Amino acid sequence: MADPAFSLAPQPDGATGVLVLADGQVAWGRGFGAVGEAVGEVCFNTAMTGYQEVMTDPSYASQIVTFTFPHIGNVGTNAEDMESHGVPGAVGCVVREDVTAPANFRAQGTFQAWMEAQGRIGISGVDTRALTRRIRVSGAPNAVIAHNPEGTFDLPALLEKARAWQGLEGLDLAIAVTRKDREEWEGSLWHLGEGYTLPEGTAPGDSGRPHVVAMDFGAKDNIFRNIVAAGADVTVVPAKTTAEEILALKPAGVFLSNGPGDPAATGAYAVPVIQKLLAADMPIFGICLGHQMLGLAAGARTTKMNQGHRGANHPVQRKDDGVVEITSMNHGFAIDNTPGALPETVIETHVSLFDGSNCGIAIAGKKAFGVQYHPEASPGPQDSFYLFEKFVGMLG
Ligand SMILES: NC(=O)CC[C@H](N)C(=O)O
Repeated sequence: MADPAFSLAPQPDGATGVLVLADGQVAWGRGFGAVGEAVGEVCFNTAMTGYQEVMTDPSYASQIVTFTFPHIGNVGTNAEDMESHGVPGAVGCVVREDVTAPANFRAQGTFQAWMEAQGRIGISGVDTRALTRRIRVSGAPNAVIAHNPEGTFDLPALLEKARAWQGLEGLDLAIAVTRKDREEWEGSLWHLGEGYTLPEGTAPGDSGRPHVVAMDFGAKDNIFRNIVAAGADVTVVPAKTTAEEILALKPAGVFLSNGPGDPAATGAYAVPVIQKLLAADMPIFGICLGHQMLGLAAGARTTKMNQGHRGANHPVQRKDDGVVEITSMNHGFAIDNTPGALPETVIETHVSLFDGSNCGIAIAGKKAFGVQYHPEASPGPQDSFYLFEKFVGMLG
């Protein structure tokens, strides 16, 4: 789309950062964080808080996040608001305003220094509304984000790199972000002033707590904390664990995590495992990528969305009672729910109020269900924590 606010403008004085889209459009700004260049798909996120969690959500691997909220970085960073450790998440971010000095009692450092330490590239001073409009109209573009304090950029080379990248479709990224080894999960929800605490009166390993095996496709830590808080013990296993290995751990139920990339590509190895777990009548709960792959295992298809859903205020409607949940989301693929596309055994339980896309399923005759959103972010009477309690309640 030819948008005058985001076009082919020449490099302005002082520009040390640039975003080069595969269609040749360029956005100039001021670089911060790591120096260098990275390729990915540009998406936008509408959350007003939680930039550190967004940047460390492994589901953003190979993506460049445009924050629509203009003031990003102004509460700094800290050691606790990490959704993952040492695995790739978003490769970079694009923000409107220059990042100011942190003003928050929890801040342990600046967003700029944190981005540099994490090897992620930022650009400020970009017209993020124009970029968001571009994505809404024409879909999420592939691009290169580059930062050079000297201000010199080889634009043709950057453009070539953006064009040469294969894109997210068909890409299995779970394999790059999954844990390499099995891990007994410890720790529960974080509370201000208390850190990570366990549910009152219980502790992992207590007899009587059901055992959940969680397949890690690039999980956000908070999801495991929620399962523990709901009353289960969690063993996290790598993405390529077999059904036999999982069943040998004698789980009461299996959790399928969120993760980056195309569910169809990841599903090439995970779907047969999920099918065996379904056949074994295992209770299963999937979130985001896990939800999508549960759908694939039951015979549904997934498709790439035009702009995806990313933010902390996405309305999702429960089909059984019409209640609307305000959810936290990050996905660019969805289970195809166009008329006739869902197999009879896949019951749609939740839909997006934005675009009617699928946001939740249950598998007929099985204790298996999935949602397309991160349920930790809906406080109040419609608190989506109920889904974790529902899952743990199914475990014998
Ligand atoms: N949050 C997620 O698990 C994302 C799932 C998948 N990679 C998507 O983009 O749709």
